[in-house]
Formats: sequence, C-alpha cells, structure tokens
Amino acid sequence: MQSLDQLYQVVRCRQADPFEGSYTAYLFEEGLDKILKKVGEEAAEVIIAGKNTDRADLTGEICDLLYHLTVLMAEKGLDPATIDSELARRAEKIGNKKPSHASDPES
Ligand SMILES: N=c1c2ncn([C@@H]3O[C@H](COP(=O)(O)OP(=O)(O)OP(=O)(O)O)[C@@H](O)[C@H]3O)c2ncn1[C@@H]1O[C@H](COP(=O)(O)O)[C@@H](O)[C@H]1O
Repeated sequence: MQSLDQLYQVVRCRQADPFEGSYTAYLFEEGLDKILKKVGEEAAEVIIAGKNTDRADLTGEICDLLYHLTVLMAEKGLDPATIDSELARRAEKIGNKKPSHASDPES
C-alpha cells in the first residue's frame, strides 16, 4: 500500500537523487512548465474518464493526476503537511458555518 505521503517521499528522493530511467527525475529535469503541462493533460484525462462508466479507468486517471500534482508540490516546495493544514482549516471554517440542523457524518 502507498499513501500520498509515501508517494511524496519517493518523489522527494528522486528530486534530491535523480537517476537515469526515473520518470520523476525526468520531470524535474524538464522543469516547471513541463510539470504544469502534465498536470493539465492529466486533469483533462480525469474529466474525460469521469464522463464514462469505467471506474477502473477513472481510478487510473485520478492516480496519474495525483502523482503529477505531487511532483508539482515538490517542485514548488510544498509538502503534504501544508495541504493537510489547509484542509483542516477549511473543515473548521466550513464546519463552523454548518446550520445546526445539518446532519453530522461523525455521529
Ligand atoms: N505514481 C507514479 C506515476 N504515475 C504515472 N507515472 C508515469 O507518468 C507517465 C505519464 O504517461 P504519459 O503517457 O502521459 O506521458 P509520457 O508520454 O510517458 O511522457 P511525456 O513525454 O508526456 O512526459 C508514465 O510514464 C507513467 O509511468 C508515474 N511515474 C511514477 N510514479 C511513482 O513514482 C515512483 C518513482 O518512479 P520513477 O521516478 O519512475 O522511479 C514510482 O514508484 C511510483 O510510485
């Protein structure tokens, strides 16, 4: 099993210690514009797969997008803890706005 955090650690290793044949190292070598182009392409592929009924295909496209987003995060010096913090901040903010009659998924 591989979590997004573990994927991020592998990506950071490739960034710090690139080697021939690593696709991740190739993306860092090509630079930000290439990484952004791949994020755009993969996002478009998620949209197309999302319109279809094949959930395995959609799963694969989402994984491709998450991988390329992870490379973008590393390229820009963001780490998963930063994303987690922002998600937690939003959960608290939006949670605070929730009307009292809204059902609580925790209960
Ligand atoms: N999760 C991924 C992952 N998802 C997708 N890809 C690669 O992303 C590429 C996208 O395919 P495309 O056809 O869109 O692109 P392409 O034509 O091959 O390449 P471009 O010319 O467009 O750049 C493929 O080569 C996939 O293998 C990934 N490559 C690596 N990882 C993870 O990164 C780790 C390190 O991989 P390396 O850097 O290759 O050692 C692996 O163990 C995986 O966990």
